[in-house]
Amino acid sequence: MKTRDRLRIAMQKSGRLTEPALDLLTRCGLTFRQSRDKLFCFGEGEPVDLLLVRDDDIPGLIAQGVCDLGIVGRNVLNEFQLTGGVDAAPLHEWRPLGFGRCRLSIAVPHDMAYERASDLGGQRVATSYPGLLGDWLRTQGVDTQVVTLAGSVEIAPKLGTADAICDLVQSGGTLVANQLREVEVLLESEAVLAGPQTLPADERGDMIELLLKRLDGVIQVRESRLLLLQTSRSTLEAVTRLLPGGPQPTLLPVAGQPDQLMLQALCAGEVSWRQLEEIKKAGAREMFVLPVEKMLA
Ligand SMILES: Nc1ncnc2c1ncn2[C@@H]1O[C@H](COP(=O)(O)OP(=O)(O)OP(=O)(O)O)[C@@H](O)[C@H]1O
Ligand SMILES: O=P(O)(O)OC[C@H]1O[C@H](OP(=O)(O)OP(=O)(O)O)[C@H](O)[C@@H]1O
Ligand SMILES: [Mg+2]
Repeated sequence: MKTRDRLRIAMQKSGRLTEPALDLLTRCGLTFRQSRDKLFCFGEGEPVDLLLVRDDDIPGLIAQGVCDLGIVGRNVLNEFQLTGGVDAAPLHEWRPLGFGRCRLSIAVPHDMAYERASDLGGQRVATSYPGLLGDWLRTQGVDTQVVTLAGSVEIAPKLGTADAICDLVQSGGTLVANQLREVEVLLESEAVLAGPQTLPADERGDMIELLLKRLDGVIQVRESRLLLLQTSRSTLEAVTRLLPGGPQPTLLPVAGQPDQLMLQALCAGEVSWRQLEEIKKAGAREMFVLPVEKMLA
C-alpha cells in the first residue's frame, strides 16, 4: 500500500462515541474542514485526517493499514481480536479514553436459577459478541451454545430463541425492562485509542507520539481542579491534611497580612461541596475551585 504522510484516524460516524471523540480531538488542538456528513474530514492545522465509519469497521481499517489509529469501544476492539479472521493483525490499546463506559455481561431471566458459570451448561446464550462470550465460556470450561444475533439481543429469551443473553449494559435499564438479571461481567469497556502494535517509523509515528502526549495532558486535566484558598499560618496544617490528593500545594504570601497564606493545590478529581465545607471548618476561607484547561508536564 502507498505510504501516506498524513495521519488518519477512524472514528464512529454517528453514535454514542461520536460527540465525545470529536470533543477530545478538538481539545488536543485538532480541527477539521469537511462537514461531518461526509466520510472524510481533512485536518486543518495538523496533518491529521478523520475517517467517519461504523464502529464495527474501525479495528479492520487499522489492521489493514487504511487508518493509523481509531477511537472505538474496547468491546468492539477485543471482539475483533478474537473473530477478525485474516484481517486480525494484533492491535494495541494505546490509551483508555474515559468515555463510552459500559460492560459486557451475561443476564438471565428472573425465573432462571443461576449461581455459577456451570449453570449455563447445555443452555443457549444470545449475543452480538460471540468471540468474547466463546472465550469466556472456554475459560470457565462450560459447554454452552452461542446464538449470534446482530441486535435486539435482550428479547431473545422471551422469543424462546435463547435461554440467556450476553450484551452491553450501561444503566441496566434494558435488563430491567426485559425482566433479566445480570449475573456475570465479562468485560469492563470504555472508548479506547486503538492502533497497530508498533508505530510507523516515519512522520506519522512522530505525529502519533505528539498526539499521545497531548491526549495524556487532556485526559489528566479533564478531571483536575485547581483549588485556591486563604488560611492563617496557624490553621495551615489542619487545612493541608484535608486537601484531596495531588502534588504538594504551593503557598504564597498575602500582601499586608503576614500571618495569612494563599494556598494553591492541583486536585486529581472533583472537589465536592462536603470536602470544601470540611476544609473551611478547619480554617480556610476565600475558597475557589477552578477547572484546568491545559497542562503540559
Ligand atoms: N448503553 C450502551 N449500549 C451500547 N453501547 C454502549 C453503551 N454505552 C456505551 N457504549 C459504547 O458505545 C459504543 C457505540 O455504541 P453505539 O450504540 O453508538 O454503536 P452502534 O449502534 O454499533 O453504532 P454503528 O452505527 O457505528 O455501528 C459501543 O460499542 C460501546 O463501546
Ligand atoms: O443498560 P442500558 O443503559 O439500558 O444500555 C444497554 C443497552 O443499550 C444498547 O442498546 P441500544 O439502545 O443502543 O440499541 P441497539 O441494541 O439497537 O444498538 C445495548 O445493546 C443494550 O441493549
Ligand atoms: Mg456498530
